[in-house]
Amino acid sequence: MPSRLSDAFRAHPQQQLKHPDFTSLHELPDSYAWNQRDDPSPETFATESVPLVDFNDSNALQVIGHACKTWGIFQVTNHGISTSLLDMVEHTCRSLFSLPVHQKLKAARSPDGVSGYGFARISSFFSKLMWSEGFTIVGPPDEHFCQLWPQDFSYHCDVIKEYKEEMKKLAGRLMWLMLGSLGIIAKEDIKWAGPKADFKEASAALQLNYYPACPDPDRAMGLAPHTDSTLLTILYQNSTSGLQVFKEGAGWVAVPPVPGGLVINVGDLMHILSNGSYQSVLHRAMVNRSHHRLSSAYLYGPPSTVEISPHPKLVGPTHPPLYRPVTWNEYLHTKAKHINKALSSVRVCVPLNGLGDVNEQNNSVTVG
Ligand SMILES: C=C1C[C@]23C[C@H]1CC[C@H]2[C@@]12CCC[C@@](C)(C(=O)O1)[C@H]2[C@@H]3C(=O)O
Ligand SMILES: O=C(O)CCC(=O)C(=O)O
Ligand SMILES: [Fe+2]
Repeated sequence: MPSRLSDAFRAHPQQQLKHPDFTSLHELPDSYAWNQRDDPSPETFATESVPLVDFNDSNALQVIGHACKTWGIFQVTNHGISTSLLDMVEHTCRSLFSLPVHQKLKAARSPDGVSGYGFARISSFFSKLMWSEGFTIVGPPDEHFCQLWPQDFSYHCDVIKEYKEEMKKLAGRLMWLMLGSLGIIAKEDIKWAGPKADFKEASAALQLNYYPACPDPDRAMGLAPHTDSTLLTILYQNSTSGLQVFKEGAGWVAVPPVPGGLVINVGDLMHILSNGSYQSVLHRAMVNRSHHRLSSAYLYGPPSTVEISPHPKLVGPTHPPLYRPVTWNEYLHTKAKHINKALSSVRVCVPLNGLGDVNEQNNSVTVG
């Protein structure tokens, strides 16, 4: 088993598909036309909205706990990440995706690699193509950025490095808030958090997403329904809406951009760690006729060789562990093979209520 996140997909090389120049397309090619009837549920008119948490609010811990249990996602404001840094990241994304196709392809993700330009990893599970471009960054961005911007790559590298550092600190704070709500409060409760309890050894990937304006948005799909394999994900979206989450009983619910806000979602590893108390959330990105959309997802997890299992504080005679221990690398391997079955494949015990995992039921793989 490879020990670094960047080696996670060595055993599952992915054929690299080539994007067209989106700006030259005035009609949706058939290969991009999704049959919406295969969606997990018909679009409903949602009356509920994703919880919004103010970090300065004294209730933040309770609101976060409740949001993780009932939604698996929430938005935060007053999170301490400056607007100017978010603006700089947005500018770097814009500059990257507006480079000519041949230039972006110089930094194409290699078939067995994790970093670089290309389609999202999950695209190989779907028969239709997604109306988006992605750039994945694991480790320092220098090598790829040097290929993209031979002149001013160091500016963009600095932006991304600072962003990753700030995201790491915020993710550590979020970890203690999310775990705190479950009664996991002592430093010793999570050994891999390290002596300063700052999760210094955590691993992460940064996924930059670009969704060009689309001539036929109702039939296109920006990013297909998926859960993140992470502990948690911090998503920044620009002012164009598009993110939707699936909520049992409500259907697909839009997550509208909140000025200065960040979206936090529960990933599969947190689902496991919380022994199913916190649900990893199924989400997707839709596209827009007149506006392009940018997002950046900070995908946060444990050091890649640390085993994550239901926390001992959450298991007992009446609460058996529902999942076996798994490292992030092993989990990514499993997910690369069976996108929607990864969580159930590490399950050891059927929950008392007999319900399956949300992503197992809803993640339709055959489309079009
Ligand atoms: C560390 C990660 C997490 C990855 C794989 C690898 C690098 C890129 C991440 C994403 C980003 C886009 C959605 C996703 C589903 C995808 O296709 O690539 C994510 C996936 C996961 O969360 O499983
Ligand atoms: O663009 C979005 O809103 C969603 C992105 C996402 O889900 C991801 O990168 O994992
Ligand atoms: Fe995601």
